[in-house]
Amino acid sequence: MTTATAGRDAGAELVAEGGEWRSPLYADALQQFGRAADALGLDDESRVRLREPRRSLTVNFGVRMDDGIVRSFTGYRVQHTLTMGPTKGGFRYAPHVSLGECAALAMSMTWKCALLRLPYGGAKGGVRCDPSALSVAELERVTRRYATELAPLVGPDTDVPAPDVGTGAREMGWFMDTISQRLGRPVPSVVTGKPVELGGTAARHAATGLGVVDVIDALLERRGEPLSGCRVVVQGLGNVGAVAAQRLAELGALVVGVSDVDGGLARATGIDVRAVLRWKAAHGGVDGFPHADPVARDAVLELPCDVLVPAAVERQIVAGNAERLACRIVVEAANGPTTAEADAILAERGIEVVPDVLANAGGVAASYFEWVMGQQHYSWDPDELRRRLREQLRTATAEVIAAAERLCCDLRTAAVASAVEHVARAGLSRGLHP
Ligand SMILES: NC(=O)C1=CN([C@@H]2O[C@H](COP(=O)(O)OP(=O)(O)OC[C@H]3O[C@@H](n4cnc5c(N)ncnc54)[C@H](OP(=O)(O)O)[C@@H]3O)[C@@H](O)[C@H]2O)C=CC1
Ligand SMILES: O=C(O)CCC(=O)C(=O)O
Repeated sequence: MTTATAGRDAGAELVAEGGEWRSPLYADALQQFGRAADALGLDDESRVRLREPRRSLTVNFGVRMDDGIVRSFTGYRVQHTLTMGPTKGGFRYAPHVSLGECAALAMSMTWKCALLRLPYGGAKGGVRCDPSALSVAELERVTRRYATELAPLVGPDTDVPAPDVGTGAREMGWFMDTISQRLGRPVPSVVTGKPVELGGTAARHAATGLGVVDVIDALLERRGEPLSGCRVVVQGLGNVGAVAAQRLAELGALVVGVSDVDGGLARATGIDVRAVLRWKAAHGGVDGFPHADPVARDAVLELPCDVLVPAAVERQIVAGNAERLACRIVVEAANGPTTAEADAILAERGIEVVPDVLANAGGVAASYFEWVMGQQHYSWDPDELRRRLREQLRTATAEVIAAAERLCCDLRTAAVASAVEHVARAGLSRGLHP
């Protein structure tokens, strides 16, 4: 069954009181938006328009499992704003995926794209499932059914998905193939983050993690602190965390703690990140790695360090542990890792938080280049792309710091405010507001 919900012009109260988007992550997203809107003195009409996603799609579909039994899956796609161009954002496979989670993350994608001045609105999607419990053949069937259900919404000029938690180039290849089969012609630009042979760019896979490091580097440089010797903890060793941890170590930072779903590791003199990743690849997790101390998974967040990089999933830094964090700076490589309550505690404690919409924007920036290359049937040199990405993130970091000084606010409010201002202006330019 497929149900679609068209966007409304009003309805803010409905959302605030818990409309169909209700979820803790969406409540956090609304609070962040509210603070940014207040800092800007944003008009009421823009507030109403921007606090609700424009479109959402919920799909339930059956997939035959390897044992012959048909299992039902639920998937979502939410598009936050259609003002500036196609919508853009990843789709994830995880047990906690919900409409409210996708709505929050779609809003966050709008701010991320606007901050980097990419010509997109935000979107996010996903299928509620545990990908580690599915065979490759089952994952392929799930992806193809999900793509078929989303076919009316997606396209190079309408909505362009990409990888997120639990998905990668392989899933993008299946998704692109399914849409191409439906249309009877290849449509590579319907997704980004796809395999290089299908028009993907080698730069995309590492772009989010490398971008996180570019942002850390730019921030420390402005504070007059070297990255070399800086003590870092990285939570999550997936696409984003593994790349970021490796790059930080290459640049001379001491990675003093890491974790994955199975557990955590600590070593005050620095962990050999490459060796941990080799161990994880061979044993399925970091547990048992012999050259660091085992620590409880969530205790990794509380290890003494200069920079804490949550790169796993949302809502990891919460009211219950924010008091115990022993870092100076949190750099949100993951989307939504800090709850609104925890944010307030960290601010009170003088711990600086570099928000997700800036810290992990390298991924969508690389996706933009891939999309442009696809539209133009032209390929740029990966080194040139990497240079441009680095420059883009350094510029965005400087802009957010400047906005925080101008608006006398924290970096998150400054980043979202800068983005909201851009999106609200775009709406005005189209005559959408009085
Ligand atoms: N992929 C991308 O390009 C982008 C991703 N992001 C965001 O970055 C974050 C990570 O995404 P990505 O790396 O792609 O996802 P992956 O699925 O590749 O990796 C997630 C990692 O987090 C680990 N993990 C999950 N839960 C916990 C936990 N409670 N404690 C410690 N580790 C945990 C997983 O462990 P294990 O390895 O054991 O499964 C895995 O290593 C997400 O918030 C995503 O939305 C943002 C921008 C772009
Ligand atoms: O690469 C993209 O298009 C989006 C990546 C994403 O989902 C994110 O930045 O959270």
